[in-house]
Amino acid sequence: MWCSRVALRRLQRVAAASLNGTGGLTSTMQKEMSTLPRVYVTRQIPPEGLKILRESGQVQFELWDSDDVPVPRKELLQKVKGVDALLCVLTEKIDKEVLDAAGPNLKVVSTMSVGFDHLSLEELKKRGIRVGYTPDVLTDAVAELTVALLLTTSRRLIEATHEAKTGGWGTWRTLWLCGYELADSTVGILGLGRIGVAIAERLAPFKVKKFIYTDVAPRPELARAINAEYVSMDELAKQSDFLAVCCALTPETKEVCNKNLFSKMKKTSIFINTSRGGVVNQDDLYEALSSGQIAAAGLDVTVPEPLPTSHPLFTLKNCVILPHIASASYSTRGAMSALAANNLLLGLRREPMIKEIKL
Ligand SMILES: O=C(O)[C@H](O)CO
Repeated sequence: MWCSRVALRRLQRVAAASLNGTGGLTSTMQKEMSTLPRVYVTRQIPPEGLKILRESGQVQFELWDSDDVPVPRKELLQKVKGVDALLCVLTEKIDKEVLDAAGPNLKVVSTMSVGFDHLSLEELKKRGIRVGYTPDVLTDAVAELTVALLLTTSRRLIEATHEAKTGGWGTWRTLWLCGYELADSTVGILGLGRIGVAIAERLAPFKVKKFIYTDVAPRPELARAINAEYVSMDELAKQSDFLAVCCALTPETKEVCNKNLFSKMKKTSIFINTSRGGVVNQDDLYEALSSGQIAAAGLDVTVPEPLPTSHPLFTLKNCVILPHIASASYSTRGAMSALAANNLLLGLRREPMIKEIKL
């Protein structure tokens, strides 16, 4: 450990004192704090993580003190200079330019996200920088939101509330606002991981007939838990009544949901994406939705984010678009914040992180 226990306890007292607003740091204490490793936090993250950093007595940190506006690139490049660690969120591209600006002191990047397509892993690896991320703690929240989005889309809830509010609700009609139900359906999962399994577990009680999935290779252990069958991408497209995209965005999965996939799907099928917008070719999706090639889509993620309000997808009644909120529950965001902070501190101490990306 790089800091003695006595010093650590003293710094914890210092941090607690300043946290409580009691202030009164002696100049020696201030000097001690200024020798601690420097951390830049690119967003005002939930208090759980900030508290861990503050009370650790292990680091000094500066943060971009806003949750509403991401740190401007110029400011980021300036602030990272000479830092030992960086705690970021998914809106910051941590690439060669940022890493060069940070310089050789940077040892740890900790992202408060499960997705890491905003991190240039190759550049991080080249520099021997360790990378933490926040899987698992958000699985339940993301699965829950995926189910909510799926039902909202398949049962046309946004259209229905709009009709009720705006006078479109006439007499009870036999086929008005009919949608598609999960009972007796086939649900396909593109990219079977923890989140895909959690979605299937939640959908099973709706009497789904069959779960199928595709991935780079079969994942028998995960599949067994939900009794899912491994199929080819073509079969996934052809058989799925509901297709949920759960894969990470990589060069291999970029726009893998395109004309080719949509053209093989049933006209009655529902497409749901809560992973990354880059997995979908949005022009092809627009075409598939507007031509009736597929029934509807529910998207929590798009390219770009935010999706401009003038985007053609917003004109479609059969497309439900959410502003990337899958993990947005208070408890999950708090847990993500705490995990990101703990990963960072462990990384700086050269100890195994709780969740680390093996580069
Ligand atoms: O990658 C992630 O963590 C999600 O997309 C946002 O919570």
